[in-house]
Amino acid sequence: MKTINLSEQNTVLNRFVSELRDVEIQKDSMRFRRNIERIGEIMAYEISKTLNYFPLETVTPLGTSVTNVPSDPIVIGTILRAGLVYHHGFLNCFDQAENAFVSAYRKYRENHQSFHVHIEYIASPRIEDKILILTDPMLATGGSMDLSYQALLTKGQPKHIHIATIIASRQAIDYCEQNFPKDRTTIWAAAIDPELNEYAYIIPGLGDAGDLAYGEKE
Ligand SMILES: O=P(O)(O)OC[C@H]1O[C@H](OP(=O)(O)OP(=O)(O)O)[C@H](O)[C@@H]1O
Ligand SMILES: O=c1cc[nH]c(=O)[nH]1
Ligand SMILES: [Mg+2]
Repeated sequence: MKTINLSEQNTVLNRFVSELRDVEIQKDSMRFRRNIERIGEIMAYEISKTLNYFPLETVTPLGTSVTNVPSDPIVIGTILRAGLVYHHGFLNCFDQAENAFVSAYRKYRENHQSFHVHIEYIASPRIEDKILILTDPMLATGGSMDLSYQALLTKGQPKHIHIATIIASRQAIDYCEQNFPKDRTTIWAAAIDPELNEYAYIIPGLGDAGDLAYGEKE
């Protein structure tokens, strides 16, 4: 399995990630959402370099042109709710992709220290033999990603799985490397942070991505 940490390269992506983390800039939720979306666009472009291509002949007003274009069928699978704008970033790039949505959220127990992840909703096309891009901006324990993937397996076996995230914890990367098919999974992270706190939030991370994008929930 390959894990690609895009923060190891000096690109403008790093500025978008630092804006997402910045407690002052976060107050502008429209900018927060747009930064997530544009990281999705950039990551989709990076993933596009790994796809299969075929030569497409195009008729122009003055002749014909042959261009290599992606041939793989793609399904973008997103975990609600923080994944919503991230999904759109991917869809801006892979505009012909099919789309899958899974709702997964943490339900905290009384002590607010432990939680379990609830999956309540899944809407997905068949994913058999397709490229499945699983998008969620935060990968903390890896539990939501794993449970969402298991739910999507009811729709077939994908040819390749790309786990796309913005901030991952080292622990979640290790977890996904253990629990996803080693021969056909690639993990893409815009940054990998060292630890989780006692509430399983990523440190330093950025806080609660869903709340920052869409507001607090009851
Ligand atoms: O790797 P994990 O430990 O499972 O944590 C990561 C999950 O937590 C966040 O969602 P959250 O449960 O906060 O739901 P929300 O998007 O509705 O805010 C995030 O978007 C991931 O789905
Ligand atoms: O750090 C974290 C962990 C889970 N969900 C988030 O939004 N942030
Ligand atoms: Mg949240």
